[in-house]
Amino acid sequence: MLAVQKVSRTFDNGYKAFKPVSFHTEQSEIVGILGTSGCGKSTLLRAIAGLDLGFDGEISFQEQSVRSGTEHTGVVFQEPRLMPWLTVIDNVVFGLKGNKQEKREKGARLLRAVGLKDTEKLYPRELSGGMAQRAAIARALVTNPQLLLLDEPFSALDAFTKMQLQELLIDLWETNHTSMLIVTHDIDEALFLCDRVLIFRDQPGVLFKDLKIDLQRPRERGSLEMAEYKREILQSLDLNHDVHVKSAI
Ligand SMILES: Nc1ncnc2c1ncn2[C@@H]1O[C@H](COP(=O)(O)OP(=O)(O)OP(=O)(O)O)[C@@H](O)[C@H]1O
Repeated sequence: MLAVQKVSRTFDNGYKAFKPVSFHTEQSEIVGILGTSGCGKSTLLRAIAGLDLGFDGEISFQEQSVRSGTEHTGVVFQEPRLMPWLTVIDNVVFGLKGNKQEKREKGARLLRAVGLKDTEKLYPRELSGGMAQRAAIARALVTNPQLLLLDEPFSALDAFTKMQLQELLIDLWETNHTSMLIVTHDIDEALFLCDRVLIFRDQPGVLFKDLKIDLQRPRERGSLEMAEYKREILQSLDLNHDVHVKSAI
């Protein structure tokens, strides 16, 4: 479905965000891009979203290059990026073409799907951080994207809201099986959500490991199996050293 072939990104100042990377994702897969700060995760996601076309290599979705359009894609950023002068529903349907009534019905349906019933007429300033991010997810889904790209979507939220929104993503996925690519530096989040985790490390970044997460859903947070995967990821990131030091204190 998504094919990333020998993609790298060198900025105008000569800095290379990551070395050539190649991978494919399958239909309906939830794939995590996990790695330490600065290894190029967001830069790669922006390239896949078609927001930064200065990369080398080729990125295509269903054999269409991202250089010639990304109408199949929805994007959720770390901040909700809602327009403060528009109501919640107008934010959600902004950019959607078609008749006003149909747009409103679709917007209302999506708001219900993300748990924001009765918020249509509110303004973004009247929402909590978690509610605003739910609205941002609804907005990203309004065009029925086949691929949802999420760039650290929950990292600004408190731990409980974060877990609720992770569960929301899984609920949405169970309904429509939209493929997702999610950038995160939260290992627990990656293990809760993803079918596969692409582990990046170093600067410039390299794709160090492509790890299949073979766990049934619904997943139990903190299960022994998850702990095993976590250990493997920490080893890949070369962070186990810190864990040993901390547990020795
Ligand atoms: N426009 C730019 N010009 C030059 N360097 C840049 C530019 N954008 C990003 N970088 C650099 O590229 C590297 C990768 O940045 P990127 O934001 O993709 O990393 P990241 O893995 O998403 O990090 P974090 O998890 O901290 O968000 C960083 O060293 C960053 O400073």
